[in-house]
Amino acid sequence: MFMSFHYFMGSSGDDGKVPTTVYLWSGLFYFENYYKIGGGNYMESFTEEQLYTQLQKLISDIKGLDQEAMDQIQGRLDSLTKPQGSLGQLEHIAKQLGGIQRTSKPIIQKKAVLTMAGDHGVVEEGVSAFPQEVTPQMAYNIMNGGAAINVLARQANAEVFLTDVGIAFPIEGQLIQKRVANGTKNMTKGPAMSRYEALQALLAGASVAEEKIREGYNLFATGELGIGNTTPSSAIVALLTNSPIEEVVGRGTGIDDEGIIRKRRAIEKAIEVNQPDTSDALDVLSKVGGLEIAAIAGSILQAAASHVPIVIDGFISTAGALIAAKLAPQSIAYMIPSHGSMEIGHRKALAGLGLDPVLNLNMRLGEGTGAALTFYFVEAALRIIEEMATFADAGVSEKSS
Ligand SMILES: O=C(O)c1ccc[n+]([C@@H]2O[C@H](COP(=O)([O-])O)[C@@H](O)[C@H]2O)c1
Ligand SMILES: Cc1cc2nc[nH]c2cc1C
Repeated sequence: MFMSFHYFMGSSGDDGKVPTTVYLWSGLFYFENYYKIGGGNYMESFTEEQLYTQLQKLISDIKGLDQEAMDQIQGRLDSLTKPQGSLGQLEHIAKQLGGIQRTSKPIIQKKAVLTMAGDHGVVEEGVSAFPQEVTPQMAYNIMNGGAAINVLARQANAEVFLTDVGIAFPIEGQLIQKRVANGTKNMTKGPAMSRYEALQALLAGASVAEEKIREGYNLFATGELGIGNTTPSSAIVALLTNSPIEEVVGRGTGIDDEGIIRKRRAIEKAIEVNQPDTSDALDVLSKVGGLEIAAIAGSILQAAASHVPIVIDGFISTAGALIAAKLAPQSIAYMIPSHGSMEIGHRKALAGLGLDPVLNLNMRLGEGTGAALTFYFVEAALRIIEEMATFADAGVSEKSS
């Protein structure tokens, strides 16, 4: 029988103590500590084959939405004091939530923004307007509550959980440690990461979502942070939506025209050097993707497998969603689109998922900002089915013809 004890040291808190949790997993006791910052990577205690089996299990756990619950909500929506369908996308979201939670009375308990951070070797090619050290600097800003995502999450009465999936060097503080590597490698020279690392990052994202679901969160926003990550995202979107590179490469943090040319060349070279197999999402992810993009895909798959809706943020998050959808097309039903990012490839990416953004605010920040704002509309959709009066209740005459 497979038996394993894992000790992985945690982000030691201010008191310097290492938290230890003990829980039952697959019928076995695991003694777990989070690994020491910059130390071992707990996913490495699994072989690539074992992680692949875990991923397949996660995918097979994702079921279709509950049609009966959706039909009941449609009936309720049509009985409410409004012309049928007049609340547009809010009606769609209300039904989707019922289908996901498998009830005609869906409820939101706690809301979490899962912000995944990682760095990118491809920054060597001059593809970003900002230097790589901005990733850890902004990670500290998020931990201190001063980033846009902190403000918008507070506005939405949601919490932000920052996870380090592979910032270029380890940092300390209030963040979830799931480091797989010190950033990806330069994808113009070979694969951004190994297939094994891609699997580790995917399942690290899934484990963050799983942990938060256990803590009672039942509405997620995806989010990310990583200087250079619009480059791998553009590569993923080009490959998975079969779009020309120039149509999906934008300015990211604000590169100039010459930077755009370098970015396109870097993506072309990465595709030429690595020859990703577009029928294999893991191949695309490992060769031209990113650790935080993998973690986003994993968090989406876990949310879907656990019947939890997940709001998809901007361009990078949607690249992660495309990977999730390629691995498990049934996961799309659990995704709620948020805003249309200014990054030019975002519309193509959303169209690849058949999703229409709820908001258009000319945003292009990431972190989970657009998704956190969309929580308002998700909760509004639920209030509609909970609180509106029916035609019968209010004594309002129904449509005459
Ligand atoms: O979410 C978006 O649509 C989005 C669009 C452009 C940039 N970003 C953010 O900017 C960073 C990536 O931009 P870049 O130019 O460094 O590739 C990364 O930290 C993202 O969170 C995010
Ligand atoms: C300042 C800054 C904040 C960010 N947040 C997400 N990506 C970012 C990129 C930059 C450059």
